[in-house]
Amino acid sequence: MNRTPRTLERKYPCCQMHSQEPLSYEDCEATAQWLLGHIKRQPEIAIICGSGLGMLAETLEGKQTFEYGEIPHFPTSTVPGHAGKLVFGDLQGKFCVCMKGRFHMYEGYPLWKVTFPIRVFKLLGVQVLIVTNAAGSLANSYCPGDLMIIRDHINLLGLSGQNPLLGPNDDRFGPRFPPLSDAYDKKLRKMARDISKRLGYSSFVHEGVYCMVGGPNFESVAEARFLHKLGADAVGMSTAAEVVVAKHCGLKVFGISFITNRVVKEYEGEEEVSHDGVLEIGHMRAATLQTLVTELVGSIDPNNNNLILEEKEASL
Ligand SMILES: O=P(O)(O)O[C@@H]1C[C@H](O)[C@@H](CO)O1
Ligand code: HPA
Repeated sequence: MNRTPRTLERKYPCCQMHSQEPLSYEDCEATAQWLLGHIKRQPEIAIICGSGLGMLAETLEGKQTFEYGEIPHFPTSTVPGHAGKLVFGDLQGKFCVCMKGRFHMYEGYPLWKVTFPIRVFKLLGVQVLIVTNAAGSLANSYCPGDLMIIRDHINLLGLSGQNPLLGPNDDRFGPRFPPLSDAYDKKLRKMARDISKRLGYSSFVHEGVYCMVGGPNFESVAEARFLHKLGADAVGMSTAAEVVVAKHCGLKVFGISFITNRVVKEYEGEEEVSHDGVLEIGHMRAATLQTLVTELVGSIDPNNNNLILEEKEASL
């Protein structure tokens, strides 16, 4: 049979799980160098577009798009709603890189592979990472279509020993024991709250705790009640692992969840969650998330330690 290993990997991403060692600093550098050889300048801000939220990448000006399959060492997306493209371009005058689709552990990828792009972004020169996701609400006051600025996360996988930083630590990326108590940047959260107020979004923009689970099944009622009692306001199958790696390598992080469904917490209810439902709500209300993220990017000065563009400071 005439199949290259790359084709096999693409067809069966789970083959990579046990057959490969984590990618090294040099592998990340090779990917970054390949990309730098194809793009016009270094990006300052990276944006990960969650399920059904990839349209944001289409709003970049002067776009340059790469299929994940053509980028050295990049995994490929296998989930509907995740196009599998890396898009570079200008948003509000900032040169950005958008992941139109991310990787999840339930696709069969080990967490070091799920988070590989984050380290590449760091080596490309990115300073700020914006992560978005689709999530189910546990908080009773959240409704489908609402947004949740992520104040903090519960990395359920990390707590149980599935961490992207497992294995030997390469100090060139970051320290062995990175602190996570300030994972989601305070200033960026305040900027997003102020922008929400200005846009008239306050009634549906919350701030809360995101819990990452492994998926791919949606939660049982007992699991949903357990996560809510733990202090989670929303639950999803991504993000926390990416944020761990981003903080490890010194990126500033802003995270926001798009609430696509209520997680079923009652045995008597008729509701059932589905990925199609998640995508449908994503398409219906994604414009609000796009507007908020776009305004936030416009207000960020990635090269100022304070992060806020001086001319915008007064209007916030
Ligand atoms: O990539 P995200 O976290 O937005 O995707 C969410 C979680 C699952 O992958 C999927 C469930 O519908 O959406
Ligand atoms: N649970 C887990 N992940 C999700 C959900 C959910 O209810 N909705 C979107 N992603």
